[in-house]
Amino acid sequence: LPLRIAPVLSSAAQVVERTLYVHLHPGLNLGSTGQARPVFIPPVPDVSSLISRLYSNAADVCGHLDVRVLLTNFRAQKVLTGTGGTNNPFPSPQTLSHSPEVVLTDFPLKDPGQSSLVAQCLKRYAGHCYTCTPKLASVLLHPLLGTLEAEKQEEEQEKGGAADSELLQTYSDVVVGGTFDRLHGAHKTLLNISCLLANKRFVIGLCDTELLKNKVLKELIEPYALRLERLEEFLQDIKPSLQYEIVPLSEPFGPSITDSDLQCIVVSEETRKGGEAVNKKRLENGLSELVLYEIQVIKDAHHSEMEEEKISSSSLRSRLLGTLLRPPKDNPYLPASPYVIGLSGGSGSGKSSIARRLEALGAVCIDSDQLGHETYRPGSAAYQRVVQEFGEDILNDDGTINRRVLGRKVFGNKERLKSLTDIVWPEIALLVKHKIQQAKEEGKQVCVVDAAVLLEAGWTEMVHEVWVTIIPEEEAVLRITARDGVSEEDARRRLQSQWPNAQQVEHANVVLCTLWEPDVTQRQVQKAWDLLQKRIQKR
Ligand SMILES: CC(=O)SCCNC(=O)CCNC(=O)[C@H](O)C(C)(C)COP(=O)(O)OP(=O)(O)OC[C@H]1O[C@@H](n2cnc3c(N)ncnc32)[C@H](O)[C@@H]1OP(=O)(O)O
Repeated sequence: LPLRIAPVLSSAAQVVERTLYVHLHPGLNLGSTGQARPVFIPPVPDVSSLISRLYSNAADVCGHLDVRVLLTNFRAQKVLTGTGGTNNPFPSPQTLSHSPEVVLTDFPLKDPGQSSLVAQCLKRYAGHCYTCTPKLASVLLHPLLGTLEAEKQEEEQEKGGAADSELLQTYSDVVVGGTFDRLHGAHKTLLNISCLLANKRFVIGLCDTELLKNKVLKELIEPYALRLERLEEFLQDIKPSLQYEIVPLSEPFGPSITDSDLQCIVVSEETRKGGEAVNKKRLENGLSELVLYEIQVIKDAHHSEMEEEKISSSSLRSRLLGTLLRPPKDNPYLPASPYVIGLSGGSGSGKSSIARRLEALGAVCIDSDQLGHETYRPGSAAYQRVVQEFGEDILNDDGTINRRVLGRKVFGNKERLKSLTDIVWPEIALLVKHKIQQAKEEGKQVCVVDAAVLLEAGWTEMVHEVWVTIIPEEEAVLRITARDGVSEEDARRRLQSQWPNAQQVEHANVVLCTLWEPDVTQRQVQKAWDLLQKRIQKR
């Protein structure tokens, strides 16, 4: 069976668009006139390696599909024969969160004339197990199994002829912990194997905000409620008979060190140490140690040089940089051309370097900071009002406004900052609109409005899309102090005058991050630009 997985998944991926449920029934005979019935399959150790392999192959050959291995028909119970119905895992069809529209099989036909009988038999079998759509279609897959022989030899060598007829040890109460951001193959393997090991209750500690503070690109982690919803849906599909308890984790241990009913904790090579720490704490708390069940880390065949080898949520998050995270809202009052990108981001986030890269790719860049400085020119409309509002001590000897002094008066003081921006934002906005009009007249396609506080100023009405650059606060402070020669305190005050990264990301169509080497930033910008061109062409 393991050897058939990749070819079967590849051919299934040609038929399926979204969710691929996998129901395992080795030896199922769909070619006889007798009814094919589901039976209980004992969870032998091979099943757990098969599950890992399935998700790891799925990541390689059909990464766009949401694959879920169903476990209702797995049970350690001895098969009772002749007692009528006790050996039926599906007394009534199980309802899945997405009703199957098509049922696929890799059952090999003995001759082509058999196909309609097999298709009928397959549909009946599927309908017996799961609630399917009334017009359930059936497809007989013909996976290309060409290289199976060679692989088979390899497989046998790997196994070294180990006997695996013994049942997998199972437990009444099993626990795991994690962030479960953007549920991927490695998470699903962990969850599936835990469900296989658990007979009664499965406790999941789900990391909450406090535990995510140091994660890479934490702003792109899905909100707790969404992660919870996805977990619940997945678990309900794969083994509805289990009792699930998903609890928020605000510290690393959660219920694992206080729940006396727990028997087993599922860990990976990387989290084994955490599992051992749990046991130490349990002993201190007078509780019995948990069995540590270790699963193998799944390799990510598509990982880049920069990324970790294993499938990881942080790699998945970094791949989101430069892509369209949420579609832009259509604004009927905005002229279609030029297409205007509002580029925002906290101080020190590398916004201006991104603007320059976009300029090199063909965009017209409008620097709002610079335009802001122009509004302070003596004789301008804003000049008088600013001096009136903030006093003559903001003036240099030559009568020009000393922006450094003005900055100290407003950063860290919400009311003063508002008084200033109430005066200058409308003026800057006029200048920005003028520049956009100029670009239009010159037939330019894309304008980038580089504006540090675009969202705070409510300028989203002026742009087609919002792009946001983010950087961890500590890195921003280092950059600001080095670049602008201001104190750490002043840098923090400036940052506190702006929306935090997470709030900006909530409003962003595209997010970029300049934390790594310049060529990594360049690749993000190129990706964002290429995808933007496609969007503009579509319009
Ligand atoms: C909607 C917009 O984004 S318009 C562009 C931003 N300009 C404004 O909001 C106008 C008000 N601000 C100002 O006039 C000036 O920033 C002053 C006078 C307060 C300080 O001037 P300077 O010392 O020359 O600093 P400068 O203008 O270069 O800005 C320094 C940093 O302050 C931040 N900043 C600017 N305005 C604001 C503001 N209103 N709120 C919070 N932070 C701001 C910027 O992010 C900038 O950092 P960055 O270049 O790393 O992005």
